[in-house]
Amino acid sequence: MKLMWRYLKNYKLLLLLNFLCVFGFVIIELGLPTLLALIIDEGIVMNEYPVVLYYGKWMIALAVIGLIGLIGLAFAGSRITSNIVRDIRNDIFMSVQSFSHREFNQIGVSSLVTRTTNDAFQVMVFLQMLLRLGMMTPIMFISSFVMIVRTSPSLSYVALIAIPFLFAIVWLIGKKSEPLSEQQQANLDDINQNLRENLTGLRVIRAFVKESFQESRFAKVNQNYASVSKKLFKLMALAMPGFSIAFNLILAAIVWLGAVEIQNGGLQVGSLIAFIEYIFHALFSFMLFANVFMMYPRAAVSAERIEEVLQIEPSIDENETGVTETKTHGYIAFENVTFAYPGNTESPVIRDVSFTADPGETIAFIGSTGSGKSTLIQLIPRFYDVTKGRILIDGVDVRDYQLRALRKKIGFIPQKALLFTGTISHNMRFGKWNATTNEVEEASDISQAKDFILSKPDQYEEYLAEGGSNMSGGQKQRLSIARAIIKKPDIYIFDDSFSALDYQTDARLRERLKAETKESAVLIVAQRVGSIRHADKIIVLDKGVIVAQGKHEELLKTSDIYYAIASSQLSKEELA
Ligand SMILES: Nc1ncnc2c1ncn2[C@@H]1O[C@H](COP(=O)(O)OP(=O)(O)OP(=O)(O)O)[C@@H](O)[C@H]1O
Repeated sequence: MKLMWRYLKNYKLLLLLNFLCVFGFVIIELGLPTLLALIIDEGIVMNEYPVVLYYGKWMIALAVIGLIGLIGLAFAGSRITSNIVRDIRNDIFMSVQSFSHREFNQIGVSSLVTRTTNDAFQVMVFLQMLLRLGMMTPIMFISSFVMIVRTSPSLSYVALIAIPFLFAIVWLIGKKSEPLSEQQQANLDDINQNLRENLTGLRVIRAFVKESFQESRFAKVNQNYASVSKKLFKLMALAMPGFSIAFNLILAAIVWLGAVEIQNGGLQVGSLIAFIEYIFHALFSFMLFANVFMMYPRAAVSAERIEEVLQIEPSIDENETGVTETKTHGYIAFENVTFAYPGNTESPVIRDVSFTADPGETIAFIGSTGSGKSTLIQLIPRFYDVTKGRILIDGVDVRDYQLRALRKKIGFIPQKALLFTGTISHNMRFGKWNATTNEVEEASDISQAKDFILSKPDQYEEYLAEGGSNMSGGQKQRLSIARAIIKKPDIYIFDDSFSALDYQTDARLRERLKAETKESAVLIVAQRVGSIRHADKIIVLDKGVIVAQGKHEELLKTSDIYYAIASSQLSKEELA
């Protein structure tokens, strides 16, 4: 509720309009039976036609005003709720933008999607009900009750007896539904995760003929969701028979006791009709309020899940007041860097690593899979922070930079080339929005992407499908390299970014890069010795520790691990 109130506060004027419309509507709804009673008792029973006409006109006027109130209510309510759900989604999105890998691991990508879509939707549905019924029904209920007591105090105790019973039903259902709602949203996360994995891994699933296995896995999580939903809906549905029994008993009692009172001369027919109308309003508004109340636990669970995302403090802070400018460019120094993944602090995956890289230098990292190469380079743009030691860029600790300024210095080419939906030029300009056509073409030329781009029907305006799925692996890699080149960064980080290129393209690309990166430091993670043999320094990693470093020729003689990797890839002549 705190979350909803925080957002509701931003729409005070619309809320006031909503409240006035609700209030007006209630007054009118309850005014109509009073006028009806007057028409019957003072007009029809007394045979006074002008009285009937007089009150009749008032009834029409009130009905029109009530209609205007309803329209105002729809306008204010829908504006508030759709704006709030938009604000919530924007805020989640902004929060997530500042998350480091650690926070993504904590919540999970699928759950973040559910929270932004379904949970926000649940909150919207509840707010819609709250603004309409949640405001209207208590006013209606209390006003109806006042009218009930005013019309016939002797009959009003019938309603009084029924109310505790009705409250008990609502409270019980609300209490029971909360854990079920929690479970339901968690199950929705599972469905989302399953679906996501299935869609992204469709080719692997087909290649391994595991469709039926995946289907049964999906059917299971889907069934879990269905079972919990069934329990929840059954619980909600149970309220209806309870209310219905109570309503009918109350009405029967009133008609019977009212008839006795009319016979005794204590009540007029018109008043009994108005009384029944009031009691109907009171009970009906109670039932509608009960619906809002029963929806609350569900919305509260969703609001809590949204709040959890909004309240997460990113472990990597933006450091808005940090360093933005440096005198030098392209200097890197790792000083005794140790790093352990969150939750795994006892076993660091990087241990006491120190090295330097200067502008114009190419430093390559090689080692068996899992030796920590990718982890090591991810520490530079602060995807994670070091556990011990420090990393200096141009003499400044990366943690002392304004985060944006630090990342502006770096051209990062990830292991898995990721492109965005849009044109090729749009994807390349991700590196520099205001890049000129010449710059785009030059970057594509250096990255060896130009030829294949020009062979596409729309060339630089060729449209890329989601994740660049209509490009080959090598084409994606070259585009993601071009995206970094266009940025002209001080530091290039290639995380195994040449793996999908053929040897010739790899060689041509490295040649062009050499000229392009004369004033930048270049870090390359590679599995292929051929891609790094010309590096100024090759660092051999094993279980997170530097076990050897030097040039290709030196390492062949001094490092057994390097020799073993090289001999598995190079010919005897190349090794000699
Ligand atoms: N997000 C993570 N959380 C926890 N442990 C991780 C995470 N990512 C990687 N690791 C672990 O850290 C170690 C180093 O992984 P890393 O990806 O850096 O190795 P790598 O040398 O780049 O491997 P490869 O050559 O296969 O890409 C591995 O043991 C891996 O299991």
